[in-house]
Parts: sequence; C-alpha cells; structure tokens
Amino acid sequence: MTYTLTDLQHGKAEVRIVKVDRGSDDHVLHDLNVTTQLRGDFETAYTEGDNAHVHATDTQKNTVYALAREHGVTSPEDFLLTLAAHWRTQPWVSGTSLSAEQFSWLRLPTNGHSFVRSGQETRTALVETDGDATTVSAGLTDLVVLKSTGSEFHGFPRDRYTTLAETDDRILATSVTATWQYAGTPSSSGGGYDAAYDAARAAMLDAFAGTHSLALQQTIHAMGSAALDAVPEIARIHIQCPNKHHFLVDLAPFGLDNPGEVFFAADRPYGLIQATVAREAG
Ligand SMILES: O=c1[nH]c(=O)c2[nH]c(=O)[nH]c2[nH]1
Repeated sequence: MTYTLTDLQHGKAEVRIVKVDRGSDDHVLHDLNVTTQLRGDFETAYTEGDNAHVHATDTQKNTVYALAREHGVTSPEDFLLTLAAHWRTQPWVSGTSLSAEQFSWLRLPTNGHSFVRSGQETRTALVETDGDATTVSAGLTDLVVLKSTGSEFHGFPRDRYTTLAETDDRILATSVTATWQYAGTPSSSGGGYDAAYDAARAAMLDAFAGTHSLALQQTIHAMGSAALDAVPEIARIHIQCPNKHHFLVDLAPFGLDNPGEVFFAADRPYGLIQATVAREAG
C-alpha cells in the first residue's frame, strides 16, 4: 500500500533568544521565542531516512542566534524577514514559516541596564515565504481588558433552553488574540513594524474602551475596524475573544442588595467570539 505524503516541514520550535543592544548606556532588550519551519525537497528523509537534504533543526537554532548577532534584532517582523532571506539562499528550501513571540521589557529609571517585564500581552509575528512570495502577519495574544459598565446584552432569541437574563449593564471582560496581515510594509520613516504594532494595539484598546457595547461581537468589529483605520498597511485582521463572564452574586440570602458591585469571575465555560475584518477589495 502506498500513501501520499504532504505538508512536510521541519524546524526548531521555541528558540528562546534575548538580544541585548549595548549601543549606549541605555541598553535595549529584545526577548523572543522563535519557531522555524522549512518546506522543500525533504521527502526522502521521510520515505528513506536519507538526510542529505535535511537542514538539521539544531543548525536552524544556531542560525537564529548567529543572525541575531550579525544583523541585529529590531522588530520581530524584520528579524523573521532576515531569517527568511537567509533560508531563501539555501538548497532544497522552497518556503518557510517563521514565527515569533516577543515579550516586552521596560527599563527601570535607576540605570540603563535594569528592566521590569511590561505588558501582560505577548506580541506575535509570522513571516511565510513560498518561492519569491512573502507574507508578513503580526498580532498579539493575552491582552486582557475589562470594562465595569458600558456593556449590555439583550434582544437575543429565547427558547425553552434559554435562562440568561437580559442586561443593560454588565461587566465586559476578555483576553484579546488578534492577528493581522500586512498588504505592504509599514514605512520605516513612520516607525516601521514597531510603530504599526503600537498603533494597532492602541486603536484596539481605544475602541474597546470607547464602544458602548451591545454585544462582544460589536466590540470586536469596532476593534478590528479601528486597527484598519489606524494602520493603512493592514489588509485584514482576525480577532478572537473569550467572553470572560462575570456573574452578579445573589446576596439577598444575607439581607444585602448587590447593585452591580460583587461578581463571581467564572473561568469556564466561556463564550468564544471571533471575526475577521478586512478592507474591501479594490
Ligand atoms: O456579548 C455577548 N455575545 C454573545 O453571543 C453572548 N451569548 C451569551 O450567553 N452572552 C453573550 N454576550
């Protein structure tokens, strides 16, 4: 019996790299978790155990560290593009999928070389190549936000299984995961990928806070639209949000009222709402 073998890729997952820029007394940290995946003419390794074409995953890990030293690390997107350019020159490689998580650090005021981890969220980047074609995506995960009013949910259909009460004032809380694709390179004079990330993140937070929400769905649409408004190079954005339910605790058995002050923060199950917002073609 023969079977078809497809989707071959190999690489090193979660290469943790911390690059210190020592160009001035104010050091800069780039803290990344990089995953490499190469595609290409690697079939005989699977079918015959012939490794003649296999770029060892250990070599790929070393390449990440060496190119960080040779080319430096600026934005995660630019670093992944540097790696992609390297593997484009290597034999038997026809494409790559290179991803990174970036953890951010803030310099402490005491001196230029002490830091505190900042931001609970993780920045993400993905560079994919296929021959000469390159796509760059970016995003974030674990951006936890909450608003203590300015959120309603009503008007949904009721059937024999519906128990949820309608509400015109609830807590809205979520942990945003967003991924967006760039149609063009954000201009380096405008700050490049870093500034584009900051602008998209700020726009999404502003939309979360500023939208009087009638549904998390509406808030997601507003956040996606705000990111597209803020960064012209973003072609489309996918946003996924768990609805982190906060249930008002019934304090009546204790002779107490509860005018929207004491909540039970449930962790599961949770609603899971997602959508892609894209620019219209043409
Ligand atoms: O914003 C919401 N969207 C829903 O689809 C939903 N469903 C639900 O039970 N609560 C909520 N809240």
